[in-house]
Amino acid sequence: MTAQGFDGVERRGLMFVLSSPSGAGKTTLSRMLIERMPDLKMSVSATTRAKRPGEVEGRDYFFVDKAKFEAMAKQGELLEWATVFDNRYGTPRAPVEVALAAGQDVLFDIDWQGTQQLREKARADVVSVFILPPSAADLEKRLHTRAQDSEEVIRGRMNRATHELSHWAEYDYIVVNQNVDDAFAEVQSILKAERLKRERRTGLTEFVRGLQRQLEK
Ligand SMILES: Nc1nc2c(ncn2[C@@H]2O[C@H](COP(=O)(O)OP(=O)(O)O)[C@@H](O)[C@H]2O)c(=O)[nH]1
Ligand SMILES: Nc1ncnc2c1ncn2[C@@H]1O[C@H](COP(=O)(O)OP(=O)(O)O)[C@@H](O)[C@H]1O
Repeated sequence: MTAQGFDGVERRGLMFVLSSPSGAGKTTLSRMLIERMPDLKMSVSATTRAKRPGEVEGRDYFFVDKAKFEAMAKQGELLEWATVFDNRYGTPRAPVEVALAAGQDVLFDIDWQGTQQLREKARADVVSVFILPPSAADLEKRLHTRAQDSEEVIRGRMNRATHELSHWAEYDYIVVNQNVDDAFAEVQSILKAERLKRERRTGLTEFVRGLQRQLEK
């Protein structure tokens, strides 16, 4: 699980988690991160929920039926899973392990239940960010402007927002997504700083030894 840092010092890969009430902007911020940050790979979840217009199999989710999901869970193919809005969501284990082993960081758009499970498995390698909407009115407006869910589904998501919100204090960082470019800059700063954490930088001892050898010459 080592990556070559931009400055040549090896480090361990990390698991970068974004959670929020539905509609607060985590899909938008995730896409921006994947486009603009090198060595970051999106974890594509499996879900039993219906595909939304514009969603792509294998890019946004792996859309599976309930039986397939149960089989994946039973065979240990999922790193974590949870039930959200009556649907099942889970993280396929293999791609995460492959990415980390290849020295990449992995980005997760998962809920608080999944975040808890990842934390239990690998606390030191999990960095979690909770995204807050600026107001309830903004949240509702965003769910409507996304225009991909029925009125009934939107009501369900708004009702669930209170519950989802109650888990904010379990996260390492909190970002209010008012202006999307500002929120992106904040999330990007968190990732950049976490990549520099001493504990992750497994190559530091060797790097500093090299410096010392040069100084002794
Ligand atoms: N635990 C867990 N939660 C997931 C996973 N994939 C998606 N979710 C969460 O399920 C919730 C619903 O996702 P979705 O139906 O795409 O709606 P969204 O909230 O509008 O993006 C969100 O809170 C996601 O973060 C997963 O693999 N595991
Ligand atoms: N800062 C923002 N200001 C206004 N609209 C936003 C902002 N961030 C995201 N959106 C819009 O809000 C809707 C919901 O965002 P999305 O990223 O799908 O949220 P989530 O993945 O958390 O459910 C989308 O239509 C998105 O374009």
